[in-house]
Amino acid sequence: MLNKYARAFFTRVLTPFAAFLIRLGVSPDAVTLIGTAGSVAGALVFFPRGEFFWGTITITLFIFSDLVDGNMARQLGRSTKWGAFLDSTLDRVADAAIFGGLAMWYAGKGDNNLLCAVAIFCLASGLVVSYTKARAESQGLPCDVSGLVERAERLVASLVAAGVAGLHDFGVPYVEWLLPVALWLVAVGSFITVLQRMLTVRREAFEADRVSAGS
Ligand SMILES: CCCCCCCC/C=C\CCCCCCCC(=O)OC[C@H](COP(=O)(O)O[C@@H]1[C@H](O)[C@H](OP(=O)(O)O)[C@@H](O)[C@H](O)[C@H]1O)OC(=O)CCCCCCC/C=C\CCCCCCCC
Ligand SMILES: Nc1ccn([C@@H]2O[C@H](COP(=O)(O)O)[C@@H](O)[C@H]2O)c(=O)n1
Ligand SMILES: [Mg+2]
Ligand SMILES: [Mg+2]
Repeated sequence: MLNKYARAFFTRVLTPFAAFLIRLGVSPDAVTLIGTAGSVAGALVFFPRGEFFWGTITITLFIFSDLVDGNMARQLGRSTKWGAFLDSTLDRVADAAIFGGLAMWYAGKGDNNLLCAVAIFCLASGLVVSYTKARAESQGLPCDVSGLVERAERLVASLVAAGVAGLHDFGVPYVEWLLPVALWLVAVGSFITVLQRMLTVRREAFEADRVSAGS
């Protein structure tokens, strides 16, 4: 849903910045790589220590590179297959670091095995959500459904919750419960999304097999 409705807005907002980077001679691939490195560093340095506010600020600063790199490629008229592969592959790396960092917190000082498991489930199910589409597309099937919780929803829910929960360190009361709630919602939503995509691809695969058997 966010991908559908928020993307146009962010494209408008980020286009001048993307144009500025192009004028500086920065390439889309460099933006993809630096954005991922910054997101991974923010997640793995701050989240395992329970520093959710600063972790979220750092990740947010870098993760918008995922909207800037494609924007630059389109402005340059150079949207490449390699760029698409690099972008999608490194998305998975950043996502793994974010939920991995949260799992490390709960496995350590956060001391909550159940929430550690939920964070790991978010990590794994998010990867499976993306894999369903990638594998279907590699077989020529469109996987023509977005599903309840795409990457943008997973990130916005988790990062907004982590950022606000992090305000607990600055004395704001009753905000720390937001992160567990968001993780549970992302876990359930991702599970539903996997089912939605699998059922869609199953229908598309049967239809494609039926057509090729008839021809
Ligand atoms: C009091 C202050 C507390 C601190 C608060 C901190 C606030 C900051 C919090 C959050 C900001 C989160 C920003 C997250 C931005 C995410 C942007 C992003 O990366 O979107 C990526 C997404 C998809 O891009 P791609 O096409 O490149 O990726 C594809 C996708 O990954 C597919 O995955 P799948 O969906 O299948 O799982 C793959 O299949 C495919 O391979 C891959 O190519 O881009 C979008 O969806 C575009 C829309 C982005 C919308 C971002 C909205 C951010 C909005 C608001 C944040 C508002 C924060 C307000 C905080 C207020 C707190 C009080
Ligand atoms: N280094 C890159 C990154 C992206 N692309 C192209 O942009 C598309 C993704 O657009 P986003 O707005 O989601 O970033 C991707 O499919 C590529 O076509 C690129 O060429 N090089
Ligand atoms: Mg991108
Ligand atoms: Mg991306």
